[in-house]
Order: sequence, then structure tokens, then C-alpha cells
Amino acid sequence: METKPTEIGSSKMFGGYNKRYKHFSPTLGCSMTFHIYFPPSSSPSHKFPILYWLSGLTCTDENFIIKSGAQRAASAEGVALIAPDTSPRGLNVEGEADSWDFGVGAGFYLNATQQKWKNWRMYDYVVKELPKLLSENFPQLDTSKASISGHSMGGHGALTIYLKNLDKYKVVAVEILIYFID
Ligand SMILES: N[C@@H](CCC(=O)N[C@@H](CSC=O)C(=O)NCC(=O)O)C(=O)O
Repeated sequence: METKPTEIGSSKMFGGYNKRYKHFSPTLGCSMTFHIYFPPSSSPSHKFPILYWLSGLTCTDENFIIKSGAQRAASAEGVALIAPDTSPRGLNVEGEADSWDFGVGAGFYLNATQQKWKNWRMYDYVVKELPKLLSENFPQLDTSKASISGHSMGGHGALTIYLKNLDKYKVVAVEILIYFID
């Protein structure tokens, strides 16, 4: 199975490109997709700082890229945006899609502790596998200059990941997270 990312989509935006990639993730044991927004570049050797965006419940790697319009600021500031998916997919674990806030689309950027959910290791995917994959395959990204952000479930993910890894991220920015429990 191919761990190297393959480009599966590309669209021009604010002078740069939204690019979608697919790869096999050994951490999660399934194929994953992610998006990178590359801002326009004046030199092929230029390296962009990166900003991870962690999406909320039910999202994929597409929601932020399609809906946010963040590419306008990323283009102006010369920052690459990295939008991973929110959970493993296609594993057919019993009950994985029974609820909108548990399982598929709901990885919570944590490593699950129960054997049944052993593939739900989104913390390791975002903190370890993805940065390594980016630095090995995209020379135009400066993964040593990384910041992390997100909304809702992804805001919680960005904040907890940042606080556990103060050496890895320059800045954290999150949307306020509110849960209504009934
Ligand atoms: N339950 C609803 C709505 C799910 C929802 O509101 N998801 C939010 C994130 S909530 C916190 O993590 C979201 O961002 N949705 C995607 C979007 O593009 O708006 C449902 O089943 O749809």
C-alpha cells in the first residue's frame, strides 16, 4: 500500500493552489486524504510556514478548503494551509457510523484506548505521521515553522495538541468550543 501521497485534486485559488492528496496511513491502517493550500510563490526554492487546520465533527478534509475562504489570507501572508481528515474511514468497524459524534468523522484528535477502536489514533496521525510525511514529500513546506488551529472538535484538538507539544508549534488559534449535553 502506497504511503507516499498521490495528488487526486487541484484547483486554483487566490493565485495559489488547493491540492488534495491520498495516501495509506500506517498509523490509522487505512487510506486517508488531506488538503494543502499552496500560496503563490515567487521562487521555486521558497519554503512556506504551515498552518494546520483541524476540522469539527462530521467534517472531512474538504469542508474548510471549500467553505472558509482562508486561502485569501494565506495567499497574502505566504502561509501554506494543511487540512487533514477527521478520522479513519472505510474500516467497517461495527457501529462506527451510528452516531455523528463518535467514530467516523469524529476522531477527536486522540489515540483511542479500547481495542475495538485501535485504528482511531488521530493524535499520532496529526502530531507524528503527517508532519513527517509533509517534510519528506513537499520541499516547498517549512514544517519547522508550524502553527495549529481548528474549530469545535478541532479547536479542542488544536489546543490539547499545542499544550502537549509546545516545542512543535509557534501559534495556536481555536474557535471557542461549546458542548451542549442533554
Ligand atoms: N449534527 C449535525 C451537525 C454537525 C456539525 O455541526 N458539525 C460542525 C462541527 S461541530 C463540532 O465539532 C461542522 O463544522 N460541520 C460541517 C460544516 O461544514 O458545517 C449533523 O449531523 O450534520
